[in-house]
Amino acid sequence: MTTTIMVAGGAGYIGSHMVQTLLAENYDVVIVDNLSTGHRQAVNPQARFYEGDTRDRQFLEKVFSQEKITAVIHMDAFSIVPESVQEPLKYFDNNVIGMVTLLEAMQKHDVHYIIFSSTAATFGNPTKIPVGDTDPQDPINPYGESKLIMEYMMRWVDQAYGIKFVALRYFNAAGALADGSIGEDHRPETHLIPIILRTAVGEQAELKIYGDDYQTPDGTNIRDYVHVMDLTQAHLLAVQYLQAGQASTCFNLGSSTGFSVKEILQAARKITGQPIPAQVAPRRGGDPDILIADNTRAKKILGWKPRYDNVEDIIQTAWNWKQKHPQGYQD
Ligand SMILES: NC(=O)c1ccc[n+]([C@@H]2O[C@H](COP(=O)([O-])OP(=O)(O)OC[C@H]3O[C@@H](n4cnc5c(N)ncnc54)[C@H](O)[C@@H]3O)[C@@H](O)[C@H]2O)c1
Ligand SMILES: O=c1ccn([C@@H]2O[C@H](COP(=O)(O)OP(=O)(O)O[C@H]3O[C@H](CO)[C@@H](O)[C@H](O)[C@H]3O)[C@@H](O)[C@H]2O)c(=O)[nH]1
Repeated sequence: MTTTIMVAGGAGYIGSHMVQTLLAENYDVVIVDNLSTGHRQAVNPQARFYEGDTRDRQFLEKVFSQEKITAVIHMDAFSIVPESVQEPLKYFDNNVIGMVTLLEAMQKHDVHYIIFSSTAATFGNPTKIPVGDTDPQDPINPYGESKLIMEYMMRWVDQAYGIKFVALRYFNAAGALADGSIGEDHRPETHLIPIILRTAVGEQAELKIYGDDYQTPDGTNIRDYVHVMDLTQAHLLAVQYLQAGQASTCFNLGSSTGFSVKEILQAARKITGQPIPAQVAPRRGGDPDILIADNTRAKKILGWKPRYDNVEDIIQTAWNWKQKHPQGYQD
């Protein structure tokens, strides 16, 4: 029997890669997306696409009535940290209310499993590095807070209605499908690697390095870059974990290796063969010095085996996408 999975946010960066992985594994896929930050061109034609908003009860009723969904992969959210600080209610409205209506629809239509895109931002300034799955969570921006609230909501909903969840807290998602056919296209783009590649092709005059006075060896922030296709594999394993009757839980997903902004820049210069001018600029605000995941539990319990363990390979896939789609999606 085929298993039908709903990918909410399936027209987005990580969502479009998720759909690709599910289809390659012969799952039947339903995409729900309002295209607020996603792209019509990123919608895989082999999936059934419902254009609409997860806060819209009537819309969700239609989708859940027409489709026999086994599990929901929840990736639909706003996720720009500085914007969340300026417009917190926009974030609580989209992220938290969207989760309320989705869980309501799941309860009504007897859907028992949800895999949720959570984030390292739920930890705020972590108390230790690497960050473990059960370390204290204390977000320092509304985006991270909205995601932590969503984790808590799923716990209570599991207790009340038995909807089982796996929350996957990604560290820095990066890279693209290796053939460069889909990739990262946020507007505005705030993420380091796509901005560096944009600078490599001359779309931007120079990279601004946001601060070189952090408590790290070269003074720039250290992050844990994890390949988007490795993230999608973890979701697949999480669906199987829940289908096997295991308990709800949360995992940190990263490569367990950290790279500074300057190290990423150096690696990108090597991959692209371009000089990529850079200038140190003031701190951006809200950036923790170091974020590195402890991925031991995800490896042990889910059996997750990240395939990309070299940051240059990750950047190479992002570069493949950039070269094939210099202007991103054309929609
Ligand atoms: N990119 C990262 O490094 C990163 C790290 C940690 C967590 N995450 C989380 O992963 C998820 C995906 O991130 P992304 O980088 O692919 O973002 P994205 O903006 O590319 O994708 C989000 C998708 O959700 C859709 N969407 C948003 N609100 C919606 C709504 N109310 N109804 C229907 N569709 C809606 C958007 O149109 C978009 O297609 C997000 O939940 C984000 O918080 C991302
Ligand atoms: O033009 C730029 C852009 C970024 N950076 C720095 O590069 C690092 C990485 O920044 P970015 O790519 O924006 O990622 P993060 O701010 O670390 O946040 C990402 O990773 C988090 C988890 O680690 C997730 O919660 C967020 O959703 C996701 O956007 C940070 O030190 C930034 O200060 C620069 O120096 N210049």
